[in-house]
Amino acid sequence: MANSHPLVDRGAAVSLTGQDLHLSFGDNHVLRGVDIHVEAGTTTTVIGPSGSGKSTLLRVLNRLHEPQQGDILIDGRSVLKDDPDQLRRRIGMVFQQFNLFPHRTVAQNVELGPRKLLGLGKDEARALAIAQLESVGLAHKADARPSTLSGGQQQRVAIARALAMHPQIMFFDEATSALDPELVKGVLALMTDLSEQGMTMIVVTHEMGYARDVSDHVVFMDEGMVVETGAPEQIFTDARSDRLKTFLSQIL
Ligand SMILES: Nc1ncnc2c1ncn2[C@@H]1O[C@H](COP(=O)(O)OP(=O)(O)OP(=O)(O)O)[C@@H](O)[C@H]1O
Repeated sequence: MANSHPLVDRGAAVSLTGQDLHLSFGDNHVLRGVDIHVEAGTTTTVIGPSGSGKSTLLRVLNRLHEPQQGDILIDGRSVLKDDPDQLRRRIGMVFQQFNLFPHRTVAQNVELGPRKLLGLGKDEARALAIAQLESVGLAHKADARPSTLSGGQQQRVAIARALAMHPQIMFFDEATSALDPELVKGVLALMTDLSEQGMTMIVVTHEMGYARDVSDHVVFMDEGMVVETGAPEQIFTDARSDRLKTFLSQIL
């Protein structure tokens, strides 16, 4: 993708660590002691069967759900005592559903966070939105309504919106799952650009090509636990556990 504006504009990259994370919904023990460590400026993909706890892990790591046990650290410092909003501002999230406001323009969707949460003035926020839209190749759609864009374009706007908050870390939760196959490529290319520009990222995905080719590290989850973790080559060509072998044989 030809970008005239960098995607990532931030200070030094940070690392993110989850230690022994537990979460139950009633008697459903969804996370059963998850450990994850993402080195600064690297991309970790999380793969695993449906219901294994992948989305819940992201939601615990940004404290949309408070972990019932364990710790979350950024650059080795626990953030559990901080205001959760402070943590959430450091983490940009992109979901399967783009969740753009339909009655606002594309640029207004991107401006909203910087205006409300970062206190930027109208002109400053507009300039930031245009620059960020340029970085995802969509500045020409600034004044369009989201509904006039393709799903892939809407997802790229959602990414621009997250990046406009200058996050230190990005989470992607099945960001391409709702897209028609021909639109997946553009969004994955953008995510690849972000990885290459040194964003710290966790990507929950069923796109095994992306996991294999782009990520630095792969985490395989099953039944709320990390069953196996390693470099993509190891996970995809030298799986150790039967559970990972079975999972891969079903999807590859
Ligand atoms: N808010 C919630 N309240 C109650 N149970 C929940 C909640 N969120 C998730 N769960 C349960 O937690 C378990 C794990 O769900 P989660 O969405 O994290 O799995 P997943 O691995 O992301 O699955 P998928 O690949 O299908 O998205 C499921 O049993 C789910 O029903």
